[in-house]
Amino acid sequence: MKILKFGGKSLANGKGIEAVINIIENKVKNREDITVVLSARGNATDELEEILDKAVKNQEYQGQLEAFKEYQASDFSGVDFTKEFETLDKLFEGVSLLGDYSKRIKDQILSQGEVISAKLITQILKEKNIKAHFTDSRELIITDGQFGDAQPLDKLSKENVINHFQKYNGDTVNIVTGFIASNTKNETTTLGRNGSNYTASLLANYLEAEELQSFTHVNGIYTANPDLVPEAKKIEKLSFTEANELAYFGANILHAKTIIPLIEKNIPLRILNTFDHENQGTLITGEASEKGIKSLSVLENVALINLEGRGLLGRVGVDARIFKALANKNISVSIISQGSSERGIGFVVEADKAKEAKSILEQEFESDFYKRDVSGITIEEAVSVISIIGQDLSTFHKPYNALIKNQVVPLLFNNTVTGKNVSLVVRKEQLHRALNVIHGEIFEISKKINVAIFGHGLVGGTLVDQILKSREQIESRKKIKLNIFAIANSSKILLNANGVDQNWKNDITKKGVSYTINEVIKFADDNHLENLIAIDNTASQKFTENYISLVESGFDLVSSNKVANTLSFDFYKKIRIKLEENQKQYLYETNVGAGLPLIDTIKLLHLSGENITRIKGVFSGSLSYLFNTFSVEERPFSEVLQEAIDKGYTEPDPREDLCGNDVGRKLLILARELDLSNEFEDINIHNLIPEPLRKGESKEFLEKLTELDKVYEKVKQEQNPDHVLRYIGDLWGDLSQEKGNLDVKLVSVPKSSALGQVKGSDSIFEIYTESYGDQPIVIQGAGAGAAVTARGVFGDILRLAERG
Ligand SMILES: NC(=O)C1=CN([C@@H]2O[C@H](COP(=O)(O)OP(=O)(O)OC[C@H]3O[C@@H](n4cnc5c(N)ncnc54)[C@H](O)[C@@H]3O)[C@@H](O)[C@H]2O)C=CC1
Ligand SMILES: N[C@@H](CC=O)C(=O)O
Repeated sequence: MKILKFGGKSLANGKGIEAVINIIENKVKNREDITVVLSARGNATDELEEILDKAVKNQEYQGQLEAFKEYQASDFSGVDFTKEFETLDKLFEGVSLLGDYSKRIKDQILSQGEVISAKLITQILKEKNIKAHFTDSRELIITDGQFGDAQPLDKLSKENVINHFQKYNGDTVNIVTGFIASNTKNETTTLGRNGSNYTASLLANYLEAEELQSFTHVNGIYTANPDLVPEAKKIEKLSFTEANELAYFGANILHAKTIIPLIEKNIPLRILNTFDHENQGTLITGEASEKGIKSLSVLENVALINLEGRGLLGRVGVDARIFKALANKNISVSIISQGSSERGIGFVVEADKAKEAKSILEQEFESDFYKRDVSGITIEEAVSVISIIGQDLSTFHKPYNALIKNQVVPLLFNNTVTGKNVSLVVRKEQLHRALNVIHGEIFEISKKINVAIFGHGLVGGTLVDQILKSREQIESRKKIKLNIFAIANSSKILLNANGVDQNWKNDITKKGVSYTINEVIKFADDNHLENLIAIDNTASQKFTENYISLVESGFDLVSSNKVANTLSFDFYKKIRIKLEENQKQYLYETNVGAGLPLIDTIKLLHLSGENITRIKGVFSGSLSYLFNTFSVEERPFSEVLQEAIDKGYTEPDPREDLCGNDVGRKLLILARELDLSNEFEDINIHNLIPEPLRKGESKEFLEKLTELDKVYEKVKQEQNPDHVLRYIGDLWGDLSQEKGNLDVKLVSVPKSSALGQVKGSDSIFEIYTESYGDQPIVIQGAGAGAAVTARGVFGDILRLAERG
């Protein structure tokens, strides 16, 4: 025989009922020997509890009760629920009059949900000519007298069940009420949380069933709750021991006690989806899985109680007093943490028991308060427990570090000494993010990196396209899932928690909305986005004002914009302090030499103690192109300059290149990498723009480019033979001092020299160090261009993603 158990969501009106009937009908047609155990339909149990709560407070409850009846009776005119509804009317009326109720009354009320459910399914099956028998489990399962959480008396119950099934066997399908039972005085009791599963597993045990199939609204047991962790994967098979751990730590499909009767008789349990017939579900058996499973389970609504006091130091029996006092009032404690000094003890209880627990302890420790041995008992409300099942401490640093990086600081954690489970208490508002971070880390299924891109011009736009093009490949190769949840320009933003797609340009035009940085931060928070990176692809100083808020809100930063690194040295230090405080990182490899690996090389050389004595070269890709071309071709300066602009080598305002600011910034960024504290004002810059063209809008300047032709034709002609023009940056002097010398200038160099041979838009950087002597390390290559720069920014994103 197979026991089929259906949960409340499976039995909801509409598709639910239809699906359940279909499953039973098919099994009967296939001549399978089945027994069906049912929960109450929909949210019946919760609704009855709510009505009870209103009735006891003498509030208006009748409306909700009528709605309950209407839902339960729905269109099923062939079923007579008069008895059940009258019972509910009477009981609620009594509770309302008395302003009180006992657990016994509550059990009588709640039991009606299962009775209604089983009566209904029995009748529908009968109407389909299936031999169904309504089986009231109160006649079978006999329990002790603990209302609300009764314990079955096995011997009696087993006898009843066997007798009943001898009477109703063969082609009769018994439709059994789950959850409810009766005590030896024939009073209704209930089996507590997950009671219907318990009924099903007791029947499976007594009848030595071949399998228990528990039909739910999900496809099985997942590595985490898929409603909270979209990346969660179904676990195909697990052992009873593992299931037990999951159940103990709050996996809401199972309760530990429901598994025990199955373990006893080695009966497999299959968790199935009522609504997905193809799915094989999760099979739980006595066999241990080879690798051991890992899964995350959650106790969502708990509170953390903290008892503190200097006088507790070394005192024997304090813990015993706490647990005894709580146990006397039936309050269970789930996670405990105690410092070695015994000055305090923290533990977790169910949220709705927290206040009661506090007052119980205040009574218990009244005299200790008086003697000042106990200084306070506090409740941290709205916390949740995440348990990582299958996790031992040897690799726990990985999820733990990832949590800290995502600004989730656990309030408490503990591990089981023998098993492989670690539990963490986190603030409830951070639960969603914490789960996703831990899940990504322990399963390495794919770590989701949530990216906000500010500036979608040449570089930013190319970056978005590069990411969208290669993200699948990156996910399969690196297990990194890049999700662009925001793309913004100076006025509008496109937000999508699930990530933008190839239509982003169109979408930002049509759906883009105005925004502030706080709204972006809130959006990330509201959508529980983890591993956040903000990318600055603007050239804006205004945008850099957002860096600190972003860092404080858990974003790492990547920037092609050079401004933040070249504002005052104070700001330069401030941002680094903030990064350190918030354990965030800031990468800006493209700030100097676009996609060339320059910053990292300089950083490493400097960090390793190599004395860098000078850095010199052509720092600007656009000006490199300009002078390389202009020096050897007989074309007007303005024409070549326009070409550099059109090729996307220049800054958004090309005067930033021509005036030397861009090279100056790059030089200053390198100087600061060497721990020099230079300011921008310290740079000697040769401005290439003649005085009269410096003022006004960029547009006006672009209209007057030809005015530059004469000036630079003259400069070109005045050179020595076989010389070419190069605009260079030079960092020199005693670089072990506080400040170095920074020069940006136009020079004429022999065509045959290293600088003279630079082609196209290449940059060249000569790095002189003590060990390398007169032979500098040379880094050369494309120094500008949207594609190479975007690639460099992409590299920084991946570096952050991999560092975790
Ligand atoms: N083009 C190149 O070869 C290289 C460029 N860079 C840097 O890349 C950055 C971007 O350059 P391009 O893409 O060429 O510029 P662009 O002018 O094409 O794009 C800039 C984008 O930033 C947006 N923006 C401006 N102010 C903003 C604000 N306050 N908030 C949000 N968005 C804002 C604009 O709307 C535009 O979408 C610049 O900082 C540049 O120095 C760095 C290395 C090489
Ligand atoms: N405008 C810059 C772009 C790279 O930083 C340049 O020309 O080098």
